[in-house]
Amino acid sequence: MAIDTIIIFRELSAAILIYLLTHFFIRFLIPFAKPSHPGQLPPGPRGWPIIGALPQLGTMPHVALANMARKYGPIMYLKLGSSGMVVASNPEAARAFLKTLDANFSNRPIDAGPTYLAYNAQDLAFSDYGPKWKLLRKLCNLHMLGAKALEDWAHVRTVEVGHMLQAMCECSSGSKGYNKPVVVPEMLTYAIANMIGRVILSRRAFNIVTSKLDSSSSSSSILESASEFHHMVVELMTMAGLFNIGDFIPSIAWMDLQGIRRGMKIIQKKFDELLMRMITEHTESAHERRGNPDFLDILMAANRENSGESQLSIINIKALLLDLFTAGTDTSSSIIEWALTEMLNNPRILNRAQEEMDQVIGRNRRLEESDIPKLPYLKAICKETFRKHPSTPLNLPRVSSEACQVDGFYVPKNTRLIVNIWAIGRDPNVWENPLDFTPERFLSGKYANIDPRGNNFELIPFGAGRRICAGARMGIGMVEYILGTLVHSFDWKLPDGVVAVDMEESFGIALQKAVPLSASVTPRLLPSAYTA
Ligand code: HEM
Repeated sequence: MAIDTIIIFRELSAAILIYLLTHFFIRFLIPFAKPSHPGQLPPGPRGWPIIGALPQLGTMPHVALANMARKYGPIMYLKLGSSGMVVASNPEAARAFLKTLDANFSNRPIDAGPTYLAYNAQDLAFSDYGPKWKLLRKLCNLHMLGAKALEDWAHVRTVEVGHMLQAMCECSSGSKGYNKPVVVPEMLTYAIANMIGRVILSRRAFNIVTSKLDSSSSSSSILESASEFHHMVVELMTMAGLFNIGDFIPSIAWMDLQGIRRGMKIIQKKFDELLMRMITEHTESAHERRGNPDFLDILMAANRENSGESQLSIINIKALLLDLFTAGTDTSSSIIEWALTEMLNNPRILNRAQEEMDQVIGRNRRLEESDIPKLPYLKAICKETFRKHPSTPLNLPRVSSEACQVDGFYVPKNTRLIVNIWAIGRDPNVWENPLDFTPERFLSGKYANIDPRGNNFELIPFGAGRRICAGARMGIGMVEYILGTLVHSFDWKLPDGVVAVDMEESFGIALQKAVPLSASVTPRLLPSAYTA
């Protein structure tokens, strides 16, 4: 009896030990092991102990995730550190999350990016779907981004495109004709940031000169260098897109292993100084706008005069301005840059676009916004660029508020959602020869009338659902107008000695060209067409 008891005790101890070891192993050493859920998680890579699949994302996560989707399917689940991430990689999967489950995925994860770059998510892009978000979005629609507001400030876009054309003509009139190439993204930032600045602040905020202050220029400008501002925006957008280890393994966030938090704080400080300067100068000149308030006047009134949920703090205002200046410039500018790059590598497309414009507009004046509906080939080039080079390749992340089911799979609460817009645009099951740049695919057939504004999930460069891009209308309008003007106004040529433009991408929240496009331009219209 005593011997039996000893044996049972020994076996019980061994069983408990094995149970504890197994439990420890599963719980702490293999985070990719799937805990028991009320349903099956979507398939995905196994990943590594502790860090999960983080190393598999590499430096080009949109490409790595597209490759993984080929193996695991259009809905994947990845364990990243202690967090879960679900990835949608084809139109049906995107529709399931951004339409059917839109309400459940209407918030964004609040990690280092929104914390350090967006004033603790006090902005429009990262605040929770709630009263403050609704107020910010309503004010933007009403005064800046909606159809009526866009109509009201059409003249600002015309004048700013004129300033950009003049600056480009100056580059082209070097003594040796083509010898002074234009750095395209800097010119684009100059034009777009000034358009946004004039609507918000009633004044031009950026100058084409590279020195910080240009004493020779008019006093009605804050005169940040457009080139310097462009580099600040690219830095912010790149950092905001990085997968920060500390976001996925919070216990080691303090170590800031990749230096991302430190970098974010430095760039945020630079932007904060610029925004404070804008707000201070704007407040000092308030008397000049009495009876004719601009967007910042309206925001400041919501700070002074409102209370409760309809009040905006100064932090909300700075965070919103930061959203508008960064999300507004970098995205549209990268689409235009990629479109010109594709055309420089495919002169047939450039020539066809110019022929269309010469027929509709002629060569005596430059393109006006009212010409655009008569330029189907230009519109097709824009859609083809949205497809092949979406400026926000992985959308902005969302997060599930509750556990849910999708396509028979279980998705837990607090799962991060990534929609791989880049992979959807290159899906061979949707697009014929997806790696070719063929605007003609949008001129006739199945996709002739496709709308890129979140209704057709084959083409969703602006995302979809209730968190769809707040500036989609303005983005499409600016891309069509500025790209059309550049193509119509100039002949384009690669700098001497360059045979083809390189197509390498650099990953961030916005997808940049790794090497900024530089090209030589020659005016092709009457000189009077290039005035501001
Ligand atoms: C070609 C140009 C643009 C592209 C491709 C683009 C793309 C996007 C995408 C993919 C999102 C995330 C949508 C989602 O979660 O489903 C977004 C959000 C946003 N975009 Fe844009 N964008 C562009 C232009 C602009 C412009 C011009 C502005 C404003 C001046 C702007 C302001 C915003 C804001 C504020 C959000 C956050 C919306 C929210 O969370 O409610 N964007 N954009």
